[in-house]
Amino acid sequence: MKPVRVGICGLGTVGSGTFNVLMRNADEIARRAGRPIVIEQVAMRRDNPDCDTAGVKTTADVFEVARNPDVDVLVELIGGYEVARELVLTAIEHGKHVVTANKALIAVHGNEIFQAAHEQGVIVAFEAAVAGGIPVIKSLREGLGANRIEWLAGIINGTGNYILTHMRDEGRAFEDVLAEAQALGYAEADPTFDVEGIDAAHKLTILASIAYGVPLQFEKAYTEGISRITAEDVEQADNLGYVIKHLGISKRTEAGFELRVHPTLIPKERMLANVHGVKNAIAVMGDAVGPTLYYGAGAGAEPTASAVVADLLDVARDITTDHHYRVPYLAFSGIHDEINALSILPMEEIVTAYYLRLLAVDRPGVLARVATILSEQGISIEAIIQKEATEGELVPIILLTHRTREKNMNEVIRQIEALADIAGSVTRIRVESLDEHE
Ligand SMILES: NC(=O)c1ccc[n+]([C@@H]2O[C@H](COP(=O)([O-])OP(=O)(O)OC[C@H]3O[C@@H](n4cnc5c(N)ncnc54)[C@H](O)[C@@H]3O)[C@@H](O)[C@H]2O)c1
Ligand SMILES: N[C@@H](CCO)C(=O)O
Ligand code: NA
Repeated sequence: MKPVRVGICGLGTVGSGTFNVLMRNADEIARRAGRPIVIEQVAMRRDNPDCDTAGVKTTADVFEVARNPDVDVLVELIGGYEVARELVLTAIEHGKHVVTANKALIAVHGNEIFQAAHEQGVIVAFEAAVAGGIPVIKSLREGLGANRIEWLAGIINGTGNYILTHMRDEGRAFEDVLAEAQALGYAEADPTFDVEGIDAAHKLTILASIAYGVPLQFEKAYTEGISRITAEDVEQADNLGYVIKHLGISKRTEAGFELRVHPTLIPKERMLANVHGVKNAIAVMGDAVGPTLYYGAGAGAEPTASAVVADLLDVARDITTDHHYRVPYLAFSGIHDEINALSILPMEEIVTAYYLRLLAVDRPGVLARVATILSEQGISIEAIIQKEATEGELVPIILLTHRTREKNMNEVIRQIEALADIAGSVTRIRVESLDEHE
C-alpha cells in the first residue's frame, strides 16, 4: 500500500522524539499500520543534535509543510496558540490530516479546528496533548464508550508532580527542582503554565469534553497552582494521613459538571497518592465499568512521541475511511443538543472537604471562636491539630472539615480572617476522598 507521508513541524523535545521513534521502529510501525509511515519533510529553526536529519527534506518555514502536496499528515509540534492555530488551519484547508501534542491549542481553539476539519473531512488527532504517552484519550473516547462517565480526577502535569515529589522527598527548593524539570524537557516554554495549573486546565478541559460530550470551555475552568504550597502543609497533610497532589478534577452533578485544577489532599492509600515524579495518572469512574486508572509518563521526548506516533498509526488506518464513519474528535457525534447544554458548575457551588491552616495569637478562646464560625455555616470539624507555641509566638492551627459548599467556606474564611486573634490569611487546600462509593 501507498506510504503515509508525514511533515513534522518543530524539532524540539517532542519533535525529536517523534522523528527518532518513527525512524527506529519504522518496520514495526509499518506492519501495524499496514503501510509505511515515512517522514517527507521536517520544518525546524535549527538542527537538533539528537536527530540525524541527513537525507530528509528540511525547511525553516512550517507553512511550506502545510502547503506541500507531498505531505499527507502535518504533525504540529511547535507549541503555542496563534502560529500553531494558523498552521493547523492552513494544513486542514489544504486537505491534510493533523496530529498535534498541543493542549493549549486544542483547549482554546479546538472547537474552531474540529469544525474546519469536519468540513474538510480530515482527521485531527491529539493523544499526546493529554498526559503524554498515556493513551487516556483513546481509552476514554473508545474503550469506555459504553459508559456514562461519573467523574475523573488526575495528576496531569508531569512538571508539577516532579516538583512536588522532589520537594517532599529531598527537601529541595522549588526553583531548583523546576530548573531540573526544564532541563529534562518536561516543562512548557513558559513554566508558569505548569506551576500555576494552566497546562493541567488545558488537559482537563479536553478530558471533560470527551467524557461528557460537551464543547471545549477552557475559559470556565478554575485554576490554582502549587507555588503557595509550604513544607509545613506537606508535613501536616502527612500527619493527618494525606498527600498533597496537584489534581485536575471533573465531576458530573445534577447542576452541571465541575472543571477545577488545584492542590488537593488525598488519602495516602489511594493509588493517585503514590504517583511520583514525571508520572501522570488519571482515575476515571464509569457507571458500567466502575473505577479505572491510567498511569505512565506524562512528559518527555519519547513517551510523548509514543502517543504522537500512535495517532499517526490511526491516521494511516483510517485515511481511506469515509470521515462520517470515523471516531468523532470529542467522542460524541454532536447530535445530542441537551447534553451539549450541560453547563460548568461555578466554583462557589462545588462541594468538598477542606484543610485549613491559620496562625493564631496564643490566647484562650481562639479555637472556640473559629469553631463557632464553622458551626454557624453548618460545617463540622473532622480533625484539629494545634501546635505548641512558645511564649509570645503565633501558634498554627490546622483544621480538617467535613464536606461543604465552597461558598460557605469562602464565608468562613472571610470571618476567620477578620478575627483580631488571627494573623495573616488562612491557607485553604481542598480535600478529596476519591472514594469510588462516594
Ligand atoms: N515536552 C513534553 O514533554 C511535552 C509533552 C506533551 C506535549 N507537549 C507539547 O508539545 C509541543 C512541543 O513541546 P516541546 O516540549 O517539544 O517544545 P520545544 O520548545 O522543545 O520544541 C518546539 C520546537 O519548535 C520550534 N519552533 C517553534 N516555532 C517555530 C516556527 N514558527 N517554525 C519552526 N520551528 C518552530 C522551536 O524552535 C523548537 O525547536 C507543545 O505544544 C507542548 O505543550 C510537550
Ligand atoms: N509541560 C507538560 C508537558 C506534558 O504535557 C507537563 O509537564 O506535563
Ligand atoms: Na496521552
